[in-house]
Amino acid sequence: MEFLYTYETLKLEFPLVEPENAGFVLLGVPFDGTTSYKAGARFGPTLIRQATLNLESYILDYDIDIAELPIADIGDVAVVAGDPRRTADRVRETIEELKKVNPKAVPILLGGEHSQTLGAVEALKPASYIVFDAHLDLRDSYEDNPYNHACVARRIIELGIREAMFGIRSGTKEEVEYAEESEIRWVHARDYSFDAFVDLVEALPEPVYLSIDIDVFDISMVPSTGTPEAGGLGFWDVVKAIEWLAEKKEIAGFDIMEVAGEKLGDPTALTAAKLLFYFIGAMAKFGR
Ligand SMILES: N=C(N)NCCCCNCCCN
Ligand SMILES: [Mn+2]
Ligand SMILES: [Mn+2]
Repeated sequence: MEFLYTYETLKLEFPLVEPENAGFVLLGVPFDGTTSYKAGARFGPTLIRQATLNLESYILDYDIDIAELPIADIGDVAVVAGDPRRTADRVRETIEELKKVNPKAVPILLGGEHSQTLGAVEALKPASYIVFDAHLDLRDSYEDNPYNHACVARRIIELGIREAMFGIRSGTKEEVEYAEESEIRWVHARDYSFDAFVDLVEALPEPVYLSIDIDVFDISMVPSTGTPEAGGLGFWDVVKAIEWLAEKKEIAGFDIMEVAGEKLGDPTALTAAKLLFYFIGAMAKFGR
């Protein structure tokens, strides 16, 4: 099937299916326009797909081969350079097109700046937004742009969607106060535990959208991201949370954002690719 705003790019190496028949649909968003520190998010989707070449599709601890699952890759969104809102509109329209032909598909965004998560959330209209991120992303505007990646969680709460955040270790006093006023609950990276995660998400309404800003991980695993922060979570912390959500909650959509870099083989993309495989595997192993 043809989408209005996407183009073909590097794909996963194993057999893929058409989006109409897929359980999981990959969509790259190579947008890089509002990051204030390190550039390179435009190469994120390509770097992640390339990094998957290094991985076995068989997941040892699940005894599942994700190459046997119905996965589609519809390529990358054609971005509007410098315009996060118009690019996110294209993300929204692409996911709306997909859901028309396949309402059951779980879209998986590979980014690209976190600003683009807004388009996916607008298309999927989840009841809750669960995010792993170093940053609160609750600014009303940043660098004169309300669609800057530092504002995405604020734009999402304004849609009336409940939020919970994990791995946080950066924000302003205003953002913390806004979170309090808006009943957004969050767990600092230094206090993170699986029990704290379950405690916050258990009562959240479904379906949920799960967003992973790659900068949530410890900086040693993800050096190439727009705004790196020391002191992050470990890989299995996030995998364990994904497994719990796959089993207990209806997941409307998933993304891995803020992957940047310029060199093939970057650890940031390798972390993202492994997480992508675990998400798909966990949905097959524990999902409903
Ligand atoms: N959500 C985000 N990624 N936010 C990034 C904010 C960058 C803050 N720089 C602060 C510089 C102060 N001199
Ligand atoms: Mn972040
Ligand atoms: Mn973020």
